[in-house]
Formats: sequence, C-alpha cells, structure tokens
Amino acid sequence: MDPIIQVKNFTKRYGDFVAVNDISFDVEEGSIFAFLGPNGAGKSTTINTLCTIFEKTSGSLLIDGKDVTGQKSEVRSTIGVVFQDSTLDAKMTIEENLKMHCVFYNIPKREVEERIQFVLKLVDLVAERKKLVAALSGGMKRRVEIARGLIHYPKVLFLDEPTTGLDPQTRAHIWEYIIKLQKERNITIFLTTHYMEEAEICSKVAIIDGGVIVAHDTPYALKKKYTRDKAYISTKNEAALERLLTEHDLNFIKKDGYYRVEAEYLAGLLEVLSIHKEYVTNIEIKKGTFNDVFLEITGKKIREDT
Ligand SMILES: Nc1ncnc2c1ncn2[C@@H]1O[C@H](COP(=O)(O)OP(=O)(O)OP(=O)(O)O)[C@@H](O)[C@H]1O
Repeated sequence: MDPIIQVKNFTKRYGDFVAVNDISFDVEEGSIFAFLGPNGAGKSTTINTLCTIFEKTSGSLLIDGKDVTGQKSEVRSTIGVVFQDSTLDAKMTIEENLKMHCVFYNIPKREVEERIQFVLKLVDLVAERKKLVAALSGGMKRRVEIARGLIHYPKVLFLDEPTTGLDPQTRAHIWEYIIKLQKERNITIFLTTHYMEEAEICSKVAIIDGGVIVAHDTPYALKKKYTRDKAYISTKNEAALERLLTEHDLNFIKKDGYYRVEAEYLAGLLEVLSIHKEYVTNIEIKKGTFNDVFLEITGKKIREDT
C-alpha cells in the first residue's frame, strides 16, 4: 500500500530565501508522525503547504494520492487541521461551532447530529455541548478543536503543536485522544511538537533544521544511532581515577565534581571499575534521551525553555 502522505523534492522559497530546501519523506497510513525542529526550521511552511494553504515552489506533495496543488478540494476533504492558535468562535457554544463547520464542509443535514455525537464522544465532551466556548478551559478548547477537525471524517489529521501551553495533566489527556484516534479509527496523525517526550511516542520522527530534513526514523532507531549511555563517576582519588580511565582509553570529561564517561563499551567500563572499587565513591548510569538525539543532530536545544 502506498504511503498516505508522499512528499518528494519539496522546495519553498519566499523571494530569494529558501525556507524549505528539497525535502522528501513519506508517512504510512495509520501512523503518528512527528515533525520536530527549532524555530524557523520550516515546519509551518511544510504543514501549511500540505494543508493547501501555501503554494509550493517546486516538488510533489500528495495526500492519499491527491495532489495538494492540483486537487485542493479533494485534499481538503481528506484532511482535518488543528492550528496552534484557536480558531473557534468563543461567543458560540461547542455545538454551534461544530454545526458551522458541518455547513462549511457541506455535510448533509441528516448526518449532522450523528457526526456531532460521534466526535464529541471521541474527545469526551458530550455533556458539555451546550457550553459557550468562552467558558471552557484551554484543554477543553483544544479538544473541541480536535473534534471539529474530525467532523468531516478525515483520513489525516494535522495538529500544529497540539499540547503547547497546556498543563502536563491536560497534555496527557490530549495524547490519550490522539492515540485513541490512531488505534481505533486508523487516522493518520501528522503533528509538530517541541516536546521530546511526545516525539518519542510517535511511530516516526522527522527532524528538520534550516529547511532540510536531517534525520527521519523511528524514535528507537534515532536514539540507538545518536545517543550513548553515559556513566557519571565520583571519586575521592581524582589522580588515580584519571590515570585508570586514560590507561583504558575511556575518554572522560570532568565537570561539577564528577567524571562523565560516554561509554561505548559500558560493560568494559564497569569491569575496569569493579576491579578498582577503591577509586569510586559513586557511579550512576544515565540512558541516552531524545533530547540528546536532537542536540547531537542539530547542535542546538529545541527551545531555550527545554
Ligand atoms: N511569508 C514569509 N516571508 C518570508 N520568510 C518567511 C515567511 N514565512 C516564513 N518565513 C521564513 O521561513 C523560515 C521557515 O519558517 P517556518 O515558519 O516554516 O518555520 P517553523 O519551523 O514553523 O518555525 P516556528 O517553530 O517558529 O513556527 C523562517 O526562516 C521564516 O523566517
């Protein structure tokens, strides 16, 4: 089966500036795909082009076999989009917002009620349908946006930073809905996020930097390729420990009172230290994280606050 999203040699220029430079990637149907990148990397440009909002400069972008440039309305009926900034009408109720969207998508009147029930059930908001959007919490509003994005039964749901600005508990809830959509409805989810722990639970992650995809794989494969477990050792006999590590070709960095060894052969390191226990007051092994993957590939932290 062909991938549901196929991007080949996509380039987008703003005047002379190349915002996205010849990128290619596929997304499998029914998967959760994360687009990760620092500010200005080209994420919004790519998402907006896939959603038929921006025009490409060159390349080919297909969703469910339909061309985002030549078959805009077919693509629009295949996708749902949830933007970072709310586009709900705060003066209307949840139900009214959803009804308006049904009109927008030409959904037959006889189907409207069934669809509203269906999407509200998906995001646990059936009891709240008569509430004004203005009276809802940030997390509830995001759930309404997701419900609205699903009302025309799209095959692909685009979510731009779906959990940004939400507290950790609400973020976890939103993720429950995202995973439910993927598992129970086989909806393909394409999202951008700057939370590493979120990228880590996706099926595939593409890391984009400076308009170029610099890595694209499963989170497991990326971690395996780009991170190493590290050992943090503290000692009362610095000279002896340094001599020991040097003798065994174990590169170390001395920092804040401990020695950090990036142990490619962790077993070997532990073996050496087990013979020389007297040099070690404490040893801690830390597994590589997705933050390390990002730092290793792009040379930068994703956001200053992370
Ligand atoms: N309309 C425009 N005109 C000129 N340059 C633009 C325009 N829109 C975006 N850019 C530039 O293109 C590059 C990619 O921008 P884009 O918004 O796609 O990045 P992003 O990865 O989504 O970043 P963020 O996380 O900040 O939203 C940036 O350098 C940006 O300044």
